[in-house]
Amino acid sequence: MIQNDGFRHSIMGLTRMFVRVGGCLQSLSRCQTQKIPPLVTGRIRTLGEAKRWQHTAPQSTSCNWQLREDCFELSYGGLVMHFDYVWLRDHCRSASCYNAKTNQRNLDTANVELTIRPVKTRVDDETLFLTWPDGHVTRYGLSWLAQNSYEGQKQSAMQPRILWNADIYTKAKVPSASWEKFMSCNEELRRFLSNFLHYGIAFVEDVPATLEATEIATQRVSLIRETMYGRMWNFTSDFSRGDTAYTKLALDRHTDTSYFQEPCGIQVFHCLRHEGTGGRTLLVDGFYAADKVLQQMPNNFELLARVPIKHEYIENMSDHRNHMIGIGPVLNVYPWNNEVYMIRYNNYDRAVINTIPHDVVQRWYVAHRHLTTELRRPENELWVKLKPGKVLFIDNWRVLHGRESFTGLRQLCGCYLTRDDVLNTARSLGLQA
Ligand SMILES: C[N+](C)(C)CCCC[C@H](N)C(=O)O
Ligand SMILES: O=C(O)CCC(=O)C(=O)O
Ligand SMILES: [Fe+2]
Repeated sequence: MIQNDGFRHSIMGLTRMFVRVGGCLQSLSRCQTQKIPPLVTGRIRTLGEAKRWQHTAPQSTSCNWQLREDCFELSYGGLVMHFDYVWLRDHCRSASCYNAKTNQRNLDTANVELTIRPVKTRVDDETLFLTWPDGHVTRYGLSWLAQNSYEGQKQSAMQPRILWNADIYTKAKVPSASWEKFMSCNEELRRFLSNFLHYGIAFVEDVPATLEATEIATQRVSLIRETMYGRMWNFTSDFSRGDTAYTKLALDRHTDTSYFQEPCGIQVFHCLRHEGTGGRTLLVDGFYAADKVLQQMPNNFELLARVPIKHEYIENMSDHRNHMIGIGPVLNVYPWNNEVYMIRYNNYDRAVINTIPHDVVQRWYVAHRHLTTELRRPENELWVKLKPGKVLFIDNWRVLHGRESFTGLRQLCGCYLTRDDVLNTARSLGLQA
């Protein structure tokens, strides 16, 4: 069972949190925090043992705290938070416990008594002081605790996103980056990455129509992830590899490398040449579709998030022999807030389902059909014709791609990027990623 029903979804920049209240999904805007009843010192709570609440200033309701049997309870900034005592000892940021130069823990956690409790506790202004049995003193800024609390994480998205259908994306008029500025100006790169993080797709225009220039553009963002398809690839419909991508056939929406234990994070496409008809690229926001499933049938969402399935790539060509297997659910969600962070959806490469009993299989197919229905709604389809000069970056953990069948010579180059390095670049430019 999914433990909590909070699932974040953002449309048009407004982050909304869905919480289950009395069996129905209600949405709370992010800035409306929980109303906390004012607490006074010595108030006896009706549930459980009597608890003594303390606060920093007699009239203040901004910070209340109490030492509970099993945790330190802090009410601060509109949030009630609970901190385990071992956690509080383990995260001590004193010079002997934590190296602020390397941002690494010095403390040997294995030496901390699991039943440890502070012998003295005090809150001054914005700081919590804990004295441990051996005399060591730990201090925490209250806002640091709020930022790093489970309750705080539960309420905020790891990655703010704008979920889209064709209309939302088109109306947003997201600008493409321009090659020269993209290569020379960090602000342009930051804007490009911000768009990429919010929408899961982003374009760079006016790129020279060569594989080399495409490589240079991608290296502005990240390291290239080499796979059995090569580092940079340049392919046509010559069936040089044992995969439908190397034909002129239409390809339904899918994510790539679903058969990797860690599917490639980002895919880059640059169409260097097309002399013929068709061949448009299809893009669909998988998270938008997943959110619809969650809203309409939470049980379907849960099945897709809980049931692991396999994807497989078996290639038996004279020059290329590969056998890849990737195992994982269709929707990967963070368990503390139900935020989807990766969708694995490729009906071509989905392997035999043999890891779940038949009654679950039946329910899984219902859930999969539901997601497919959402993914196939025409209003969710964004169609673009890739042209020489226009490089497309796709978040392969979120946005599905496909293509229309085509005629004539069509040459597409590109590569995969390592996701960690894309996010690293984004963070270094001050973006939340
Ligand atoms: C992009 N490139 C042409 C190199 C590879 C295509 C991989 C196709 C595969 N069926 C998948 O979806 O992963
Ligand atoms: O030919 C295309 O536009 C894309 C084919 C594809 O799905 C892929 O290469 O991953
Ligand atoms: Fe693909």
